[in-house]
Amino acid sequence: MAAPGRVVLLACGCFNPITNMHLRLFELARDHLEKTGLYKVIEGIISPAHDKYGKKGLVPSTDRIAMAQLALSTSDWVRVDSWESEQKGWLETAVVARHLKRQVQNKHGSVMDSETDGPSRKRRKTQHNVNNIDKNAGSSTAVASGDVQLKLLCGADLLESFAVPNLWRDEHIKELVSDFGLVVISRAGSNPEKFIYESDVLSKYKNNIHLVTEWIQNEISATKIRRSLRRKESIRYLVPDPVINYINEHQLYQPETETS
Ligand SMILES: Nc1ncnc2c1ncn2[C@@H]1O[C@H](COP(=O)(O)OP(=O)(O)OP(=O)(O)O)[C@@H](O)[C@H]1O
Ligand SMILES: O=C(O)c1ccc[n+]([C@@H]2O[C@H](COP(=O)([O-])O)[C@@H](O)[C@H]2O)c1
Repeated sequence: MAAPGRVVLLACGCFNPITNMHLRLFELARDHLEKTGLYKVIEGIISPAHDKYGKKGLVPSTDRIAMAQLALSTSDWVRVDSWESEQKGWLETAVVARHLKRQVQNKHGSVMDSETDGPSRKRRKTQHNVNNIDKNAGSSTAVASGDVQLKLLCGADLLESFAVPNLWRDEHIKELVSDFGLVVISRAGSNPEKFIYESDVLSKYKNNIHLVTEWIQNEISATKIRRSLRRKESIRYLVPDPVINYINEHQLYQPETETS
């Protein structure tokens, strides 16, 4: 049996603020992929959206990144990446994913360690090899052990936002599902199986979409956390303690900063 293919999970979102559920997405996805025996998850990346994404009530990315870093201080495999938020303007998710895919391939490399080369003659794969991996990504079968894949990790609501008119480019949806692959966590009120069935492009590449059911259902959302904060209600155990301390110290999500 082939060695498991190495996977890096990328979650894009506002993280306004990061919640315990955001952290849990990574654990659920890693368990699910590794139980198939086909994948080894080697890293998780949280990429907070640019300030110019312009969603109502979005606090500065410097704060959202600081909170995510505090939340991840005890994780030995998930990290925050600030590249997206440091660009001149908001970037589409496919563009962010392309950048981070190059970054992880440079970082983790595609190190060959063939029997003929012997362990002392490890060499990095060429860009030619890396491009071939991208072309083959539509298949759900594990790739060679040296290859690193980047998969987009999201909740079912993000998947369903693909159907919002004029929100996502069709070519980006195809690229994300065919060249990258999705790991989708179920969310109350969503029906990802039906959504995939009703989409031609998602059905075509359904082998590259991993659906993960969160059996321990909860409805934690950043929207509800902000609402509780505006109302001076406790958010303890929904958000990591160091993040709560940061919010209090920096007086984020106060009643006057958001009204709905
Ligand atoms: N409770 C949840 N269950 C499943 N996925 C979730 C949950 N909360 C967040 N996510 C996912 O986390 C990712 C980042 O989400 P985002 O920062 O937009 O959080 P959110 O809680 O949905 O935010 P908001 O309420 O501000 O819209 C998205 O893919 C989203 O679907
Ligand atoms: O790439 C796109 O076209 C695109 C369109 C809409 C949303 N996104 C991304 O989806 C993520 C979640 O957005 P939202 O509005 O559900 O919080 C966030 O990272 C956005 O940058 C991306």
